Amino acid sequence: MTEIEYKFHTSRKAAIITAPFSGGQPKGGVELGPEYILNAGFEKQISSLGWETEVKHPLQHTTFESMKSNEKDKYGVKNSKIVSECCKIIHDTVKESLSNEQLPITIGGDHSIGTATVSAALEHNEDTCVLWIDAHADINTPLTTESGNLHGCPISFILGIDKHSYPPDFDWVPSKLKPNKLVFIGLRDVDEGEKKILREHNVPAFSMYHIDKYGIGKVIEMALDKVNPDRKFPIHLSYDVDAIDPSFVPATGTRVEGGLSLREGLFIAEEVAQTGLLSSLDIVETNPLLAETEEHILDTVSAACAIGRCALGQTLL
Ligand SMILES: NC(=[NH2+])NCCC[C@H](N)C(=O)O
Ligand SMILES: [Mn+2]
Ligand SMILES: [Mn+2]
Repeated sequence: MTEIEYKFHTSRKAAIITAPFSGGQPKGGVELGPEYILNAGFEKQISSLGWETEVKHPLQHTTFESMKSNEKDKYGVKNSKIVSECCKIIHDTVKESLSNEQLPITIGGDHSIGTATVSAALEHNEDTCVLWIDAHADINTPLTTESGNLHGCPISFILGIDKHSYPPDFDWVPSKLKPNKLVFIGLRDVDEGEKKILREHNVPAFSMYHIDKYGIGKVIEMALDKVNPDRKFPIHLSYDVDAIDPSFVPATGTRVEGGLSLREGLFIAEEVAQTGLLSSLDIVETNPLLAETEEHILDTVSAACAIGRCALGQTLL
C-alpha cells in the first residue's frame, strides 16, 4: 500500500493533546487514560508513521478533578462549571493546533470534551463533517438526560439543540454543526429522548444492526456518502472506545455488549485514513481503573493506541 496523503495535513504534523478529565461522568479513573496511553508509547508509534509530533498538556495546572461532584444542578446536569471550563481550554488548544497545521489527537478523558474538539474543528473549517464512533449517541440535552452526566450531551451542545436549557457556563460554545454533517457508527444504547432527537433532526446513524446487515465496509461507505458525498470535506473523527465490544475493550465506563469486533473498530479508522481527509481526532473513555485484570488494561490501552495509529496511516502491508 502506498503512503496516504493527508490533504488537510500535508506537512504531517500532529499535536497529541491530553485531556485527563473525568467530570462528564461519575466514575473515577478515566482521567488516567492519557497517561496510560502515553506510557504505552503512543507518541513514538505516531512519529514512526512519519508524523512530527508534539505532546500538549493544557489541563496540567488545573484543579478540576478535585472539584467534581455528583449533584445535579438546577439545569439537571452535573459539574457544568468544570466541564465547561475544561472544554474551553481544550477547545483553544485544538484550535491553536489546527492553526499551526497540526492534526490534533485529543486523548481523553471522558467524552464531554467532544464539545471542545468538534466545536474547534468547525471553527477552523466550517465544512468539517463529524464521524462519531460510539455505542451511545451522546445527544442528550439537559432536558432529556436521565443521568445528568455531561459526557452524554456533547453533540446537542454543538448542534445547539434546546439551547435555552443549557447552563450559562456553556454560552461560549459555538453551535456550528449541522445535523447533516454528523453521522454515528456503532450505536446500540440510545436513550428514548435521544432517539426522538435523532429522528426530529434527521441525523444519519448506523447502529450495530446496520453493521450486521450490510457489513462494516458498506456502512462506512454509506456514512461517508451521507456527510461527505464528494469526499472533499475535512473529517473530524470522534472515537469513543466503548464502540468496540467490551470483550476487546473492557476498561471503559459505560460498557455495552454486542459491539464492534476489534478489527471492525480499527477498520473504521483505517478507512477514514484512506480518504486522506482526516483533520482531527479524539480517542476517549479509556478508564484503566475499571479493569479487573492487568490484561484488561493492556487490551484497552492497546486498542486505543491502535485506533490512533490506524487513523494516522498505519497499514498492515
Ligand atoms: N460517552 C459516553 N460513554 N456516554 C454514555 C452516555 C450514556 C447515557 N446515554 C447518558 O446520557 O448518561
Ligand atoms: Mn459511549
Ligand atoms: Mn461517547
